[in-house]
Amino acid sequence: MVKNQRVLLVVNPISGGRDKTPIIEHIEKTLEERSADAKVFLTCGKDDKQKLTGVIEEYQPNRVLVVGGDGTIKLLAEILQDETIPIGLYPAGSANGLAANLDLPTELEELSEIALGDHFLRLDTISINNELCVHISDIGLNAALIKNYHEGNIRGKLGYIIQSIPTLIESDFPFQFRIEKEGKVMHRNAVLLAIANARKYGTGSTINPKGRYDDGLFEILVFKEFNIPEILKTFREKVELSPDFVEIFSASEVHIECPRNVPFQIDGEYRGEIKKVHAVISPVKIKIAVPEKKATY
Ligand SMILES: Nc1ncnc2c1ncn2[C@@H]1O[C@H](COP(=O)(O)OP(=O)(O)OP(=O)(O)O)[C@@H](O)[C@H]1O
Repeated sequence: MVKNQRVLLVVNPISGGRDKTPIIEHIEKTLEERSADAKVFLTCGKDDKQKLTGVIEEYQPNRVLVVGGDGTIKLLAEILQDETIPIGLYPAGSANGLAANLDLPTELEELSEIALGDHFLRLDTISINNELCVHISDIGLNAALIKNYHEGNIRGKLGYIIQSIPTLIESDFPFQFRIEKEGKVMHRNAVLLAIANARKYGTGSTINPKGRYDDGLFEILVFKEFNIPEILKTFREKVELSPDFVEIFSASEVHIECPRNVPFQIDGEYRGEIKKVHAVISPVKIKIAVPEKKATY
């Protein structure tokens, strides 16, 4: 439990299109009541890694609280690189994929109990084309949607909804994938191929029902068709997806190749069009404060 400690708040002011002032004020008040020292770092979207690394070295926090989306959590994983400093989450992004998987509450008091508490999960990370991924990366239709979302003006879930129809119309799917895993090669046509550390997308859609964060593996999900009834099934609590809709493989390393350029995203950040992806479980593990029922240590 955080008391008499140094706590760094890393706040993304633009994520999810929401004003973060009420969250920051709540956290500052909570920390004051616990005689803890608070420092706020606002990301600016440019050189954040370098600036935040400097702040962490100087301030030496005992805990870091993230007020933002998955991109901000990923930024911290890249900086911290290990389990020395636990991370508490205040989901405030547009989709909050990681938070959706950790069953975090929405009420601020309850979030603080968890974020400042003593129940933790050791989170695997995946190195994808030499960049860390904490949640889900994908190649294909969803990455095209993220590209259009970032080019549009509307943040938050509404922004994704508005972009979904033009993305479907414009996208040139299915895409062809060559997948090489443990020396075996498979060829698949798919609307999207995901590399998932998590079970759900931030929308709540469960795409990887057996996925675990801490098993040293990730899943490769090959979505073979744009099937609306199967997509709707992913929003149920207990999901059994047809193998004609999605094929799932666990792996610790995979090489993927596409004959033509395909849109690609990591943790909700669009990374352009690519022809090759190399994903491998990274040695970086991070320590996340979670509800007791989700904790592993
Ligand atoms: N002040 C800022 N102005 C513009 N962009 C910013 C700023 N701070 C951070 N960013 C950018 O925001 C992105 C990270 O966003 P984050 O994941 O926190 O929220 P989100 O995209 O709304 O949420 P989600 O990942 O849940 O969809 C990064 O691309 C980062 O460079």
